[in-house]
Amino acid sequence: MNTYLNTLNEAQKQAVLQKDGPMIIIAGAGSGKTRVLTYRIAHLMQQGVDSFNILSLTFTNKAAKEMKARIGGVVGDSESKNLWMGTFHSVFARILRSEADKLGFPTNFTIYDSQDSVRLISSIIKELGLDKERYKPKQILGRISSFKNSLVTVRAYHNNPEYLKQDTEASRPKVGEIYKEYVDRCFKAGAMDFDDLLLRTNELLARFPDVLAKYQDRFRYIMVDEYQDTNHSQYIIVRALADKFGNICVVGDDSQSIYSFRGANIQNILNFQKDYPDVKTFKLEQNYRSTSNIVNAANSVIARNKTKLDKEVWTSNDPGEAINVMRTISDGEEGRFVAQSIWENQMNHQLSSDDFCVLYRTNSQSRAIEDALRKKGIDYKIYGGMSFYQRKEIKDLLSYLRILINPNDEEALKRIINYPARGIGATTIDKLTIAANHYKKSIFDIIKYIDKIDLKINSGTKNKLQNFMNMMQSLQIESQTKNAFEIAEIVVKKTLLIKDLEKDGTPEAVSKVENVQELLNGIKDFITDKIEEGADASLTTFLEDVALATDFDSDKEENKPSVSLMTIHQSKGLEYMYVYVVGLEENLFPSAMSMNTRSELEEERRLFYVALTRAEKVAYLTYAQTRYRWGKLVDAEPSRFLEEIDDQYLNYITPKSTNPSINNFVDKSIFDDAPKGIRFQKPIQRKKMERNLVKKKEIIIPKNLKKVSQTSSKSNLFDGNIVVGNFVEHNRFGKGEVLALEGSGPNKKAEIKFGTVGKKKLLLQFAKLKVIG
Ligand SMILES: Nc1ncnc2c1ncn2[C@@H]1O[C@H](COP(=O)(O)OP(=O)(O)OP(=O)(O)O)[C@@H](O)[C@H]1O
Ligand SMILES: [Mg+2]
Repeated sequence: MNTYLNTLNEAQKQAVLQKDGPMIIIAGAGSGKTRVLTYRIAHLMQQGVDSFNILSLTFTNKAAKEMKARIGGVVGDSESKNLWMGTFHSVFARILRSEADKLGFPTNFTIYDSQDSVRLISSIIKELGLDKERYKPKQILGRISSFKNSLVTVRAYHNNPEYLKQDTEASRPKVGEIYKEYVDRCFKAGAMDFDDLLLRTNELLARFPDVLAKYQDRFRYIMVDEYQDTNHSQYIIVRALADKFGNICVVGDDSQSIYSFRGANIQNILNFQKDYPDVKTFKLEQNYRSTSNIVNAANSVIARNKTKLDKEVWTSNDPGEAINVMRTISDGEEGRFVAQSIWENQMNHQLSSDDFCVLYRTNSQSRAIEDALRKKGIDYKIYGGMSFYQRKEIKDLLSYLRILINPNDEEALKRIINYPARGIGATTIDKLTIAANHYKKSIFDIIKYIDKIDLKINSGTKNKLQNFMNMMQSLQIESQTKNAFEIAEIVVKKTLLIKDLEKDGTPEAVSKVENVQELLNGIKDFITDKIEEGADASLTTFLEDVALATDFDSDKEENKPSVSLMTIHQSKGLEYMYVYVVGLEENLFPSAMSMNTRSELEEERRLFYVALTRAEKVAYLTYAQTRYRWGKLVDAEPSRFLEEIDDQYLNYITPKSTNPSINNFVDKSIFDDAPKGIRFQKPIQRKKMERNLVKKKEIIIPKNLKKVSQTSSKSNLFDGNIVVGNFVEHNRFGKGEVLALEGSGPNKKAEIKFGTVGKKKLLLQFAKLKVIG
């Protein structure tokens, strides 16, 4: 018997040994689905199946790479190299590269990314004389994308009056025309968008029986991981390819279907059983990944979903630690807790950063976590995305701020001179650049004196340049008297930086708006810190800080151990020893945008199931009592998912709140002077409120520090009677020794040597120090 077969349980072995015919493996998280798929491929090859005849479709290319490496371990790398493995998009792009000419495309066709597609759709909308407000390019692209993924071609659209009816009801009767024009233009340009890679593959296989036969013969064994998240277009491709030999093995978990917003269809699992009446069904029930507390907790939550297939998940693993639940006062504090806890767990258990992962519902939540990790010097990587300060919308806003400090900053200026669009084109920018070089001045100066130099720029464009200059100069004047946060807020408003995005309404635009809001929150946290330290809170120091943060990003070595940060959507199929799921608050997770129907809510619950089941040993669930969202400080309530977990599996680090809302003890009048629309609180007020909360409720101390707090509760001081030689504890910097004191009254400062960050001078009135010895 082959040794790898001995590492499988009986049910897994059966699935690996089942060689021919259609089969489906439906099983819960961590039960070895991916492992079975991997060994199944290795086993097929051991049985003499040629690696060229095997196709395996994975959810990410990274998963494919890992799988290939494992198979290589069994059959040898030279053999596994020939396997066709990858995502649907990458595999079928490869096929289209050699077949696209049959469809009238050049084989070196371009692949449009979503930005290219949006640009093309925008110009079509303009050419057709349609209203951009009604026909929002990204929304139209979304609609076209869903047509393509459901195989509704332009012809199918026009043949079925139902589509026109839908679009007319949505006040966008011209969608069909845009769709046709878009497809024609892509075709003329020799370009395919992402959805075309699937749609055109379908077209290829449907129209050319010889091509279909060729790939049917080639891919005699087909495997699909994460089958629950395939869309209709993918489903049809797989069905066509497997039609001749019927050797198709799909693997999935209906409880982990989380991509319906992109057209994934959970019904594909059910359809599979109808399409192949002789299908062999395998169930894997034993979870090998997680402790029994985690498995049972996850089961207790997903049991609440009505739509699901019947299956069990159990484990023989130890109960392990209970799942830790942590409440923090604010999102900033949540980030600091996570960083501190990761650091302590690493130290206490001798772990590598690779063993840790932080999961969040929305992209913008990474900011607070990243900032806290960076402050603690813990390396991290953002999985499947960019780190916060690298994101386009963040760089745009930062560019405006950079120019206010240094108008000669050419890169920053070029970035935003026509963003948001104000009709200053590339030719104009070129003319300005040439003039700037010629006169040895900055572009900014050239624009300032645009009336005095003849650059052959027409008066309309000149006007636009002057408007831009007027805006920048008035911002510059304001920046001299305002702090970093106030000026950033004004920039966002005056430049209309997020106005367009806000109107757009697509998930990507929503995420960008959230990111911009989050940068403002970050700036606020920054000045609060600086004021607490009695240090400079100017825009210049903030930008310096960010520059260092970005440097930290570029410093990262590829393979250095680091904490993984990602959205839950990205985390499918992965596993980590320690998992932190943050932001467990109503309207954030479950998301406010997904609570309108039962099916949306059930998808959010599946997402939570995915998040929790990534953890092998220890899981932390955290939530904040207040969080800035949509520009407002909101009182957050704990997520219903926390309530849904059976209490026996939980360990409340902070006591379970009986009344989660803090409405009752926060004086709301502090918001009264906030401007309408964006209601940001003044940083100091927010900090004061946090301090009040700390006093009134309980002091938040990580579990392993509890002992310290008990012995120190009598001498618990937030300001005042500190003397040189005292040992104190700071919320973020941890424990330290007081080296010196200076000043008096509100200006009294202490110089403290912290174990974590070294020496710091802190203003006592803000520092929230506790004397611990
Ligand atoms: N029979 C087994 N003996 C020991 N470990 C196993 C066994 N089967 C699976 N595992 C381990 O359990 C973990 C989960 O396996 P795998 O990732 O294949 O599960 P999965 O069902 O694909 O999970 P998910 O639903 O999250 O994608 C992996 O670390 C895997 O190596
Ligand atoms: Mg898997």
